Amino acid sequence: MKKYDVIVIGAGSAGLGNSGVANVLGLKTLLIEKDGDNFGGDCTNFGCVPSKALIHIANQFHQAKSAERFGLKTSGKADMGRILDHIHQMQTFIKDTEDAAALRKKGIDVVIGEAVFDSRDTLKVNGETHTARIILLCTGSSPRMLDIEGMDSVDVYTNETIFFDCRKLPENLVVIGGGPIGCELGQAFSRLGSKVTIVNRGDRLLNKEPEKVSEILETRFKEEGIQISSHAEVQFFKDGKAGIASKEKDILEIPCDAVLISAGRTVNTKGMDFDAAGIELTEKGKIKVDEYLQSTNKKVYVIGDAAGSYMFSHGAEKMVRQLWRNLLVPIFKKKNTWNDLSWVTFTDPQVAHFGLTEDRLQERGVEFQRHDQSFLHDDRAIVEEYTYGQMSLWLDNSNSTGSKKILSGSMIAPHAGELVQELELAKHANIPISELNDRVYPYPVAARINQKTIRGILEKTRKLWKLKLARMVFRWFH
Ligand SMILES: Cc1cc2nc3c(=O)[nH]c(=O)nc-3n(C[C@H](O)[C@H](O)[C@H](O)COP(=O)(O)OP(=O)(O)OC[C@H]3O[C@@H](n4cnc5c(N)ncnc54)[C@H](O)[C@@H]3O)c2cc1C
Ligand SMILES: NC(=O)c1ccc[n+]([C@@H]2O[C@H](COP(=O)([O-])OP(=O)(O)OC[C@H]3O[C@@H](n4cnc5c(N)ncnc54)[C@H](O)[C@@H]3O)[C@@H](O)[C@H]2O)c1
Repeated sequence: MKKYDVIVIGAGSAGLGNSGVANVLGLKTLLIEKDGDNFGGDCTNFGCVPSKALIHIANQFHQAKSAERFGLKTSGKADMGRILDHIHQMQTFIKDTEDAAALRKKGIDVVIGEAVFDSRDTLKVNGETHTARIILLCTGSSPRMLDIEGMDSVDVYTNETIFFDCRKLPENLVVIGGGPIGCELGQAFSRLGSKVTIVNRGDRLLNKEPEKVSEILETRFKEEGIQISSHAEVQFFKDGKAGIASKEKDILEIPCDAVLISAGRTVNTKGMDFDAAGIELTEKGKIKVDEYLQSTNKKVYVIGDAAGSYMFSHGAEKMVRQLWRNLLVPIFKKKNTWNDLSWVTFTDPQVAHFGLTEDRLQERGVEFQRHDQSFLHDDRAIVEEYTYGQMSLWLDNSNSTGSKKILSGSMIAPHAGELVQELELAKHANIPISELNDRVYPYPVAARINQKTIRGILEKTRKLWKLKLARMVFRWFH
């Protein structure tokens, strides 16, 4: 039996992060990954990287078509074969630094094979047994599959297959699910030329965002020709059609030659013999994880998508930091909180959020003031045609106006993900909002909307006596 300080199972965002930290600390580390061709896990191979590359290409198509109103002529169809080859090339650049050979070079022991628990602290892989002081379960998640009548009559894709098998642009693509995957990929395929219908069981797209954001996104999508069926599910596929059942209407049949299933995720738990390790699951089939990321077996920690909460690459990164902070300073352990989490959905317009959502602030009894800012009179938004943009900030309710701190923020606008970064820094560093007001922003950077929002907040509460005093001072000296 081989003995290690740390065994990491899974070489996705969480596993690569954990094995990297353990290795830098000089700990004897084993990384086990079952898929030798796809180090980097979902993010590099089936998620963030290929989706963002596809979105980048689709946006170029959209921009070119938008310029037709100024005389440009475009023709031709998206060549999915060439698009996918290009995406794979981008992935290869990224994968070069994170494959088994590169990791072994850094001093990490890497085994390609499926890890199965043998006891509370031993694992078997390829017939060999390994043990460690701690085991880090970084085994990720998979698309939640649906079983719909007649599904074998259409091309069925998930995020695990669409970037490889979809070498011909679907004419009529049905996207099941109105979450981040459905919205990002649905819009990308629509911009490439597919007729896209998003069928969403929920009442609105991106239901974790404020309602106004979903409303703006839906309007933009519809303007681009994307159909949206809310409160709806696909009941069957038959004769090149999808039958959609919704609350409002009888079964609606629409043309469909391909379907993308993006209806949520399932935590990977199968085939690992958790019983042998004493790792318990919840009723919903997730791994039981406490606020210190420990499973019911105290030697086994769960990081990344496998922990079953927010599923983001940077969410995994955040958990890695918290885990190692607690492992190295075990007397004052920190609980896993999501106060600092942010996310961006890379639709056009982008949807960005940072800090706790309004619901969560309320649940925790945090008193706040909310400020909404429209982009209607923002010069940059006017010239670049995104006056539909919207920003909301949640501020603490205790400090006086200029000293208020940002608790959370939400924005929908092109590049919203980049624009909110300075606000997020202000939140993170506890910087009072007056500091943002004091800055001089080059005209007309898009980030001036941040200052405009802060200025609006300050102006709302400007005291009349201060203006009166200023007037008196002016008249006294001049
Ligand atoms: C289409 C799509 C787009 C996304 N876009 C973004 C984005 O823009 N930004 C963002 O932050 N997040 C995005 N995400 C989410 C992000 O990809 C995931 O949150 C992240 O990849 C999770 O990393 P992980 O390490 O927890 O799991 P994974 O990346 O799934 O890694 C788990 C690894 O464990 C291995 N494994 C599983 N079981 C075993 C076993 N028994 N033995 C050995 N190995 C095993 C798997 O083969 C896999 O390599 C996206 C996801 C999808 C699907
Ligand atoms: N930019 C990003 O950061 C990014 C991008 C893509 C994915 N992700 C991550 O991946 C996770 C998974 O994304 P997702 O979009 O698959 O899941 P999701 O859980 O966020 O959304 C699933 C959607 O599918 C709908 N749905 C469920 N079952 C359905 C059914 N039978 N018929 C019709 N609709 C149904 C739900 O109402 C929901 O709107 C996200 O939560 C996110 O954490 C992040």
